[in-house]
Amino acid sequence: MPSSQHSGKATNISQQSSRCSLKRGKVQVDARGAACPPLQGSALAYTLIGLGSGNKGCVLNKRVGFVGWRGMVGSVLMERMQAEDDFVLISEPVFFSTSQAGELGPDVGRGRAPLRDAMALDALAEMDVILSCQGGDYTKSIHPRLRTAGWQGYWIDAASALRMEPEATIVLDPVNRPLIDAALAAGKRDFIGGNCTVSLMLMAIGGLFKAEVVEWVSSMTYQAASGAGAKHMRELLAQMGVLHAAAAPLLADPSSAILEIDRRVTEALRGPALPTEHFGAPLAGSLIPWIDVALPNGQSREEWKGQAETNKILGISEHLIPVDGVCARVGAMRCHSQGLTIKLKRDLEIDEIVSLIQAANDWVQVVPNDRAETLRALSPAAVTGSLTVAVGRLRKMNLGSQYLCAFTVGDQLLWGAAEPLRRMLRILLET
Ligand SMILES: NC(=O)C1=CN([C@@H]2O[C@H](COP(=O)(O)OP(=O)(O)OC[C@H]3O[C@@H](n4cnc5c(N)ncnc54)[C@H](OP(=O)(O)O)[C@@H]3O)[C@@H](O)[C@H]2O)C=CC1
Ligand SMILES: N[C@@H](CC(=O)OP(=O)(O)O)C(=O)O
Repeated sequence: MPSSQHSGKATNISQQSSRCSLKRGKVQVDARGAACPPLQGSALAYTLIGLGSGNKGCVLNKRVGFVGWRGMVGSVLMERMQAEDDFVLISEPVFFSTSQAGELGPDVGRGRAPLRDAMALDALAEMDVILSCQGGDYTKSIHPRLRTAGWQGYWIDAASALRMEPEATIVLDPVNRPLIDAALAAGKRDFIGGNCTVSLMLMAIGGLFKAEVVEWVSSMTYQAASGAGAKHMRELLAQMGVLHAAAAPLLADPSSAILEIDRRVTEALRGPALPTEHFGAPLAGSLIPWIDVALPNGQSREEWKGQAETNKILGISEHLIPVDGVCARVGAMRCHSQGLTIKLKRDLEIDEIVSLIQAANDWVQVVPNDRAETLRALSPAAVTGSLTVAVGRLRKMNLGSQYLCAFTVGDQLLWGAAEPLRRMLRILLET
């Protein structure tokens, strides 16, 4: 499993770092006796320790500030970081909050310390890396002020606010690690997670993009409630409860008429007892074919991100690959699904397509195009909570031999949100 492979890697790193110690204000020597230069900027007080700058496996101790760690995306991030032993690599994890400063933060293996104020620029500026899952408003408020004040640290973010900024790199390292490495080499310091639907689509069919066989993609999405936030997940379940309650007495009687059950459910679906405060419409027993705000061209902003972010992640700035479709919210909890129509540049055999897709990364799993396998492995129920990105229903379409059909499912809180950020932090910690 990819996860255990990573755990193995983490163990090695932690063994390396256990040979090191963090010293304030002194020049350290590396494991081979060479002097390591003091760090610049916000890391002034610390020294480079471990195996020496520029060596593979060098562990650079960093102060990492976490903002938004107790939200939904942040909690998934914390779980993954603990599972992969990432905190072993961090000399000083510092937890911030916009609302709970002074209260005790989480214990990630070093005991609990008081939370720092996430609005305090001076406290944030002490960090070498800030990882935020707090949301776009926070980013827009804090990031420019930190940069204007001269902060040179790395900013890693789940929010979309900075994604399309020229200075920002959208991170999805199994797909665009060379782009990330080039950005680091060029001194770039803003690394932003992609939109969940885009990241999951690229994790699923990244092999086809890599082989440069994609002319265009149409993505019809089936997006989970979690993409809208924790309150929306609760509202979906509350709606399900109201609908079930409306039909429960008749459901208990096997001889009751199905049309009467349907009538009562429809009445409840349209009635005042159904909570719709967050979605603005029924989702349980229905769907909502609109996500995010409207743009002048008729797209929703979620649909606009498909092309804009896909091309930016792939490093394409001219002759963009067209990506478009309709984004819809459905009653899944945390897995986004997408039905893809892919126009290939040339007629490839299905076996070759499967090989390209499967070879692209350790997490994509091609599901054979048969009914039993599809029901077993290609659904939110099968994929939720795992790093697997399933892709199936692969077949040529009646539209022509260069038109490929695919269906993909992935956990939008993992590869869609937390995991690319966790891995970007890891890249910084290991470089
Ligand atoms: N939801 C998603 O699927 C995706 C979200 N994102 C981005 O991540 C951002 C955060 O999303 P999400 O994690 O869903 O946001 P949440 O609403 O779950 O959490 C955001 C913040 O709300 C505060 N908060 C207030 N009350 C609570 C509570 N009871 N439990 C936990 N936190 C609470 C916390 O900040 P504090 O400690 O400061 O009070 C927390 O960090 C989004 O704005 C978006 O930009 C990106 C990709 C996908
Ligand atoms: N908009 C996505 C979730 C999300 O937060 O996207 P973004 O990171 O692009 O704002 C959804 O609703 O499913």
